Amino acid sequence: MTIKEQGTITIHSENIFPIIKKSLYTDHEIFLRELISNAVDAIQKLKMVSLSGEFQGELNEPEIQITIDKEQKTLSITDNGIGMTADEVKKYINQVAFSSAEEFINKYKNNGDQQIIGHFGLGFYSSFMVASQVEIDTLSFQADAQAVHWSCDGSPKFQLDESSRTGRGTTVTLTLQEEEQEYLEPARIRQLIKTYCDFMPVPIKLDGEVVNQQKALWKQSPQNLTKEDYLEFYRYLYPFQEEPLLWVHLNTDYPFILNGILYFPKLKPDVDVSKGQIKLFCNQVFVSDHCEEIIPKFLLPLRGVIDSTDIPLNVSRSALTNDRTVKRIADYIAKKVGDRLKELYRENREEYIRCWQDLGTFVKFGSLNDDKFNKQVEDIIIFRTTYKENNPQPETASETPAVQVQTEDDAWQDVTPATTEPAAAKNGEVYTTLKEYLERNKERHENRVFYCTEPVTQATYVQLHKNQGLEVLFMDSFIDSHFISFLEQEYSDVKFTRVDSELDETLIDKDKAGEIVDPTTNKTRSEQIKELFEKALNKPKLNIRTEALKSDDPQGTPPAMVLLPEFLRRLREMNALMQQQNMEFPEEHILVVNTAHPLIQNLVNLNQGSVIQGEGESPSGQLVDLMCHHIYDLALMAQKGFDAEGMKSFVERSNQVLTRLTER
Ligand SMILES: Nc1ncnc2c1ncn2[C@@H]1O[C@H](COP(=O)(O)OP(=O)(O)OP(=O)(O)O)[C@@H](O)[C@H]1O
Repeated sequence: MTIKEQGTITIHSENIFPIIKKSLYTDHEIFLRELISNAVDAIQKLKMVSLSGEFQGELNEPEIQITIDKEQKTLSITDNGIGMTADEVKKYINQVAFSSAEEFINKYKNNGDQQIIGHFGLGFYSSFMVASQVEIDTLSFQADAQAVHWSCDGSPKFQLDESSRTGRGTTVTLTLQEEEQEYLEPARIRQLIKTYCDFMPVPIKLDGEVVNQQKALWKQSPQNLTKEDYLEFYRYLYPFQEEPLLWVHLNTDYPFILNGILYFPKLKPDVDVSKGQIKLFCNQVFVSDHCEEIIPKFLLPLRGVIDSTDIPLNVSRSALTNDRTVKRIADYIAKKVGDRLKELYRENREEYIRCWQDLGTFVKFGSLNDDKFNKQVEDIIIFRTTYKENNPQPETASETPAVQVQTEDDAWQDVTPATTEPAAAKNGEVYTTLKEYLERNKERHENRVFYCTEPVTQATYVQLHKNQGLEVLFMDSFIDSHFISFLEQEYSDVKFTRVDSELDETLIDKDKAGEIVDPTTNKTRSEQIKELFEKALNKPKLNIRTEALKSDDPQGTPPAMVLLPEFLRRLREMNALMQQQNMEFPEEHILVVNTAHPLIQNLVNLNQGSVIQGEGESPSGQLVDLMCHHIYDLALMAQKGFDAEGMKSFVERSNQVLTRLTER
């Protein structure tokens, strides 16, 4: 039989190739992925016919070769796969390939600007985006097959001849168009193979050298992989990055097929978390590294690979977001991530705490955004606590064993520990869950949480609580202010009080309050002190309160503190947020003067001494005034720090006070 045939491919649009080219004006490079995918398929098909016994010849080592001929301006892709007979070329190339080309055009000619993930599976005809002529030289595996040569210049006309080829398999040769000469550069081709075909399971050679690494770790069974395998793969995908904290291996084939490995990286403040870094594959072929539509938003900081043949890849990105399977896949991924975190919490608390510093924000963000995820992780959200920190707390605050009901068949419950004893990190920091905190403190302050948002500026207040055995939680990451509001909705009976917003009853020594010190006026010491400060500061909006703060050592408590009621602060914070400004510290705050502090007591004595003096303000009286200002400034400084003006007058006054004192 001799083959010599010229024909016209039956398609309905006369000249489809310019349209294809235009529709995909940014994605021309994907032709190589499509041709190499066909070559891999051809090799796998040969393996199948060999397994079924249909082919009994020598399989040879499977391989794909890419050859560049700069003089002829050709690029060819050769496989040693199944090959095609003349009839198959007519059927698969002239009919199948071209009818799908036509289908593509009908679908996209009017909306070429739609964003589509990776234009996947466009197939053989995508080669006409870059080639002015495409030739196929192929020999089928079938016994007595005759090699054939097919060529087409992009018009619907093709030519089919006999070929002198002797080796089984197929070579597709593209004569590149003038404006597509970049594909004659080995470096460019190497880069494309690395990007799209790195994990395809057949060696791909360029200039005799294998370019792709072939092994797709995510397709392997997790049981056969070691920690080092996962780390090595991470380093390969994201070179020069810090080691990941932990990872999740996804592996399911029902109700959809999904494989993948997701890593939790160390979150850096400068990383743009709205941009995904997860790579999307379809059957080991790279599709895109933007899969924001598939991954739940809060999981975007994760890295790694997902691979699924069930994600529709030739629909617009917006359609993808609404696809049912994609939604189910997103839910599945979120659930697996939650499971992994719980597993770590259960099995290695110390490691969990170490990771928490990086994962915490991400888990809280997930809880805020995804109800199901929140339910899953609510019992493993932890906060740093002052419990037992540095100095053990008094006996009264000792451990109250929690009564946690656990049912054996409920795997979700099993992360809750049997005691309320919080876990400690390597550096001695102690972490606890909210439930543990509430349970542990229910006798002292039921449904009440004391928290600190800035460990440095609020240190005095934290210390005061600690001294009295009140446990404080640190809610000091940037997401915590939202998270506290969220927790208040979730735990509607619980009141959250920032350490600097009010003084808990337990911090005040009520017995000392009513002591009368001036029999002539019948004034208590408290009243005297209040008047002293009111006169000296002369700030009508400032609410001055006098209290004796409880302490074994009054020097250990502050002489005065500034409080800003919780509701007032939040209102201000919200306003500031809406106007995108920093919160101005309101004038209507509270100044608590600690009547038990020796400094305040000395001040009263000094003031009494000054009264005896005659006309005008005595030097002692002036010093008392200065000291009141100074004490107030110190209290403000502990609460919010100073602006430039405040700092200037603080320093000036400090110098005045010191001068006065040294004069005496
Ligand atoms: N290198 C090859 N060796 C053997 N047959 C091939 C080769 N390339 C293409 N074919 C045949 O041509 C057909 C059409 O290829 P084309 O790439 O257009 O579509 P496809 O591979 O079937 O699907 P997809 O859209 O996923 O690429 C293939 O199904 C295959 O039968």
